[in-house]
Amino acid sequence: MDFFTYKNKQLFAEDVPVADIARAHGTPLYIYSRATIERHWHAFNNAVSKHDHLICYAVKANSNLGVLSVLAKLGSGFDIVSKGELSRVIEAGGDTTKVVFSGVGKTSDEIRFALQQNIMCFNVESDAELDRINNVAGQLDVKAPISIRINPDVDAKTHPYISTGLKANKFGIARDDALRVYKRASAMPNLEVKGMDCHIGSQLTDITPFVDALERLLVLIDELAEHNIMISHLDVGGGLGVPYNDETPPHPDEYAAAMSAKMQGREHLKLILEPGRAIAANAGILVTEVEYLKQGEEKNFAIVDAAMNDLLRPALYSAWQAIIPVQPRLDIAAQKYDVVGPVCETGDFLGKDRDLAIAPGDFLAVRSAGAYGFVMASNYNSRCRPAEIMVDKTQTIIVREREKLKDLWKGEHKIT
Ligand SMILES: Cc1ncc(COP(=O)(O)O)c(C=O)c1O
Ligand SMILES: N[C@@H](CCCC[NH3+])C(=O)O
Repeated sequence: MDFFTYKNKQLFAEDVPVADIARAHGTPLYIYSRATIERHWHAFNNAVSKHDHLICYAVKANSNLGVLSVLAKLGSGFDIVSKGELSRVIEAGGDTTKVVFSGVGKTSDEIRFALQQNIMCFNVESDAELDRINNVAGQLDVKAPISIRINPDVDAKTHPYISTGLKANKFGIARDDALRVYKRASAMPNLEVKGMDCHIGSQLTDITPFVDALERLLVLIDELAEHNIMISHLDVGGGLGVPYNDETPPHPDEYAAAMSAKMQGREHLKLILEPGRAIAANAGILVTEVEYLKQGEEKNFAIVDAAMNDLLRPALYSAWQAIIPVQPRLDIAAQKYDVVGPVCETGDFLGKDRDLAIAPGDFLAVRSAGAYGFVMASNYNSRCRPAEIMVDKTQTIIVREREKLKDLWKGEHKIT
C-alpha cells in the first residue's frame, strides 16, 4: 500500500492533498508519511521476529526529530555516527541503551558522551579506535561495550560512492586481521567484547552480497570461539535497497529468510539490523513548484524552485528519482524536460529527459526523497533549506520550519 497516491486526480500524502500542503507551507517542501515510516519499520521488525533482535534505524538517512520520535515510540534502536545524531535521538525520546555507534572517526569527546549516555555498543573500525575507547572508558572507570566492524571484502554491486565492504574502502577491519584485533580487544581492561558488525554498502538490490558477507562473518565467529572469544550479538548493518525506478530489491521478509537460513543453530546470537533508506526513502517526497519553462537549442528545461542544495542525490550520484505532477493535467501535451534548479551549477538537476505535461506554477513531487534528502541539504547559493512536514492521516505537522534569511548568517560576524 502506498500512502502517496492519486485520489480524485490529485496526489495525496495519506489523507491530505499535497497541493494543499504546498500552498499552506510553500515550496520546496519535504513531506513525510508517518504511516509509511511505521509500516517499513514493522516490516523489518516482523521479518526477524523469530530471532532475539533489535532494529537500529540508521539516523543518517533522515534525522528529523519528527521521524526519530515516531520510531522511538515504536521502541526502535538507533545506529548513529556522531554526537549530533546521538543528541537528536535523546531529544526525540529514543532509548540510548538501544544505540549502536558506527563510523571511522569517533572523537574522544564523542566516545565520552556516548559512554555517559550508556549506549549499547561501539562498532569499532580500527586498532587506534580500540585504544582510544579503552582510554576514555578507563578515565570514566567503566567498561565500554564494543563490537568489531569487519570489512568482509564483498562487492555490494552498488554505486562506488556508497559501497563500503571492499578492501579498498576505508571502513572496518580486514577479515584476515580480525582474530588479532579481537584478541587485543579482549585483553584491554576497559573494553567488553560484545559483538561483530558489518555494513557492506547502501541501495543493494540483490541478496547475494548480504549472504556472502554473513557467511564470512560466521566463519570468523567460529574461529573466535575456538580462541574462547564469545560474542553475543551479530550486527549485519543496513543497506537494503528501495525501488526508485524499476529496481526490485528483496522484501525484508525475503532478506531475513536468507539470513536466518544461514544462522540456524546460532539462536544465542542477537541479530541487529541497521536499515536507513528502506525505512525512510519511500516515506517522503520533495515538492517543488515549476518557475519557468525554457526551450533550449537541444533540450527543454523545467526550471523549478528546488535545487541540488535541497536534494543532492541526482547531482552527486546521478541518482534517478521519479518526478510526478501533483495535479496531473490533460489540457497540455507532455514534453521532455530536464528538471533543473536555480543553483549556478551545470550539475544542478533533479531529473533528466522526463516526460511532463506542465506549466509554470504547477507543483511536482520528487519521490523517494525521505532518505538522504533533507539530511544532505546545504545552503549553497545562500538558499534557505526547505521546511519538513509530517503527515499523519488527516493531520499535517511542521517537523522543521523553513529556514529564514537571518538563519543563513547565524553565527557569522561582519568586520567593522
Ligand atoms: C554503518 C552503517 N549502517 C547503516 C547504514 C544505513 O544504510 P542504508 O540506508 O542503506 O540502509 C549505513 C549507510 O550506508 C552505514 O554506514
Ligand atoms: N547518501 C547516500 C547513501 C550513503 C549511505 C551512508 N552510509 C545516498 O543518498 O544514496
